[in-house]
Amino acid sequence: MTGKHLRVACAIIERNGLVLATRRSAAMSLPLKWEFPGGKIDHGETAEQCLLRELVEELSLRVVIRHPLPEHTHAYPDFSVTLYPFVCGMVGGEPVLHEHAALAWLPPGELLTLDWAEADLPVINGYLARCGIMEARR
Ligand SMILES: Nc1nc2c([nH]c(=O)n2[C@H]2C[C@H](O)[C@@H](COP(=O)(O)OP(=O)(O)OP(=O)(O)O)O2)c(=O)[nH]1
Repeated sequence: MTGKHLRVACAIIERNGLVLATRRSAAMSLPLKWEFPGGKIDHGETAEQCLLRELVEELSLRVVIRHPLPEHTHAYPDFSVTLYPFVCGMVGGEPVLHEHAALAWLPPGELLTLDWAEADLPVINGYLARCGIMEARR
C-alpha cells in the first residue's frame, strides 16, 4: 500500500425503500465518483460521531444510526481507505448539497448502475446481500 491511509465513516441512508447516493464534485479527490455521504474520522472521534458531524456539514442532514455494516479497506493507487459504513434512517428534512455535485435516491437494486468510488463496491454488495438482492453487476 502506498500513500496515506484514511479512516472514513459513511452512511447508507434509507428512506421509503430508497437509498441516498451522493456524487463527488469535480474539485474533490475521486472526482465525479458516487459515494455514500460521510468523511474522514478525526482524532478522538468515534466513527458514529464523525458521521453525524459530516452529514450536517455536507448535507444539513440529521439521521439516526441504525446499525454498522462490516468495514472494508481498499487501496487506491495513491492512498488507501477503510470505510466504516452505517445503515441510517432520516430524522426529517431534505438533504442540501454543500459540497457534492449531485445526489440521487435509488432503490437498492439500482445502486450499482452508478459509477461508484471503487472502495464502495464491497460495501454495496454486502448491503445488497443483507437486503436479499443478489449482486447484479460488479
Ligand atoms: N465520504 C466518503 N468517502 C469515500 C467513500 N468511498 C471512498 O473511497 N471515499 C474516499 C474519498 C475521499 O478520498 C475519502 C473521504 O474523505 P472526504 O469525504 O473528507 O473527502 P475530501 O474531499 O475532504 O478528501 P480530500 O480530497 O481532502 O483528501 O474517502 C464513501 O463512500 N464516502
